[in-house]
Order: sequence, then C-alpha cells, then structure tokens
Amino acid sequence: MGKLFICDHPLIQHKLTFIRDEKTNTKDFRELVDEVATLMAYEITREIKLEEVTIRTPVSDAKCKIISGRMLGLVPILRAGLGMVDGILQLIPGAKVGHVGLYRDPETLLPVEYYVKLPTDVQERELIVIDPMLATGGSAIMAIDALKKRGCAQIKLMCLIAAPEGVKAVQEAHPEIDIYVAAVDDYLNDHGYIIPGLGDAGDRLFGTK
Ligand SMILES: O=P(O)(O)OC[C@H]1O[C@H](OP(=O)(O)OP(=O)(O)O)[C@H](O)[C@@H]1O
Ligand SMILES: O=c1cc[nH]c(=O)[nH]1
Ligand SMILES: [Mg+2]
Repeated sequence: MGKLFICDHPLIQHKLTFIRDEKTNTKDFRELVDEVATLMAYEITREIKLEEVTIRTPVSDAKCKIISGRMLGLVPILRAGLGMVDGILQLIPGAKVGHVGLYRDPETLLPVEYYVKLPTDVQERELIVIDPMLATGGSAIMAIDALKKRGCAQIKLMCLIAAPEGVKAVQEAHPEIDIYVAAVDDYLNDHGYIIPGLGDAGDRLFGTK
C-alpha cells in the first residue's frame, strides 16, 4: 500500500488556515496556494535520487550530489491544479508539465474528462498529479487512470485537502500510489464538498464565483 503523508510542517499548517478562511480574497488565496505548493514540493522530493559528481571548488576537488537524471513531470488536474504548478516549479524548474482536464458533474459527482496533453517522454518520468482537493477521489482516480493508460508507472498524488472518503477511494483504486496532503478533513457533505474544507478551489483561485 502506498503511504499517506500528511505535510504537517508549521508553515504549511499556518498558511492553510488562511487558505481556508472565507475572508481571504482571490489574490491572497492564489499566493498562499502557490506558497504551500512550494513547501509541499520540498516534502514530496525528499526521496528523489541523487548522484555523486565531482566538481572543483576554488581550492580543491569536491565530491558532491546532484539530482539524478531521473526526470520529473507535474500533472495538474484542470482547473484548480494549475494553482499549484508555479509553486512547485520554483523548486523543480526542470520538471515538464502535462495537463489533464476534468470537471466533476455537479449532479452525479462523477468526473468528466475533456483534455489530456502530456510530455512526449511522459512514460520515463516520475509524475506528480496535482489537485488542491481530493473529495470523492473520482477526479484523482481518473487522472491516474489516464496516465497509466499511456504507460506511466511512477506516479504520486499531491493535494492540499483530502476527505477520508477520497483517500480511501484512491487507495482502493491505485493501492501503490503515495498520497501527499496538507490535511485530511472530517467528511464530505451531500454536495460532495469537503467539510470544513475551503469551498470550491477553482472558483476561489480564479474568482469565478
Ligand atoms: O475528488 P472529486 O470528488 O473528484 O472532487 C475533486 C475535484 O473537484 C474540483 O474540481 P472541479 O470539478 O470543481 O473543476 P475545476 O477545478 O475546473 O473547478 C477539484 O479541483 C478536484 O478536481
Ligand atoms: O470541497 C470541494 C470538493 C470538490 N471540489 C472543490 O473545489 N472543493
Ligand atoms: Mg471547482
């Protein structure tokens, strides 16, 4: 079973409080999501492989470490996943970015796929699927399905807030996947919203409501 990693660093938890607060405006919300994504990227890259290289300092040779040739890819789920991309790229500027477009049907709560565009060498990359919200888990499961269908095997999932129901669903559908979240909340309400959550992540990021 993949691990569920809760990023409980005080800076992440502090910023998450303001992300949740309904008084936080669109500009601040976007900036905070960006900052938390950077901090979570620090956690999610903890196990990245390093290689030894020898460089020359001004006074001698030095055996040092660099991130190995294994390449990374970010896969935001549109729309709301876009809000976390730049924050991660700050730390991993060499990562390529693929996009999976899904929206959740408000009646059935089931995801509908409308767009997939991935780097040509996506199968060789270690991928991080990104979405602020893991609610029923349907969107994350469908995005991971879309990647597996195209031959991708190394996939992690990174979300800001998860519902227990969503974590369970992803673990059942994709048991090998590691999930990184800043918080696991209480439950889903009848409309599939995470409680207490932060409301609609896409709308709060892009000011559409
Ligand atoms: O776990 P689930 O129950 O599938 O719900 C989570 C999904 O819902 C939201 O997207 P939404 O469908 O609102 O699309 P948007 O990002 O375009 O607003 C969110 O960003 C996730 O993608
Ligand atoms: O709470 C939720 C659930 C799904 N999508 C969101 O943006 N928020
Ligand atoms: Mg939305």
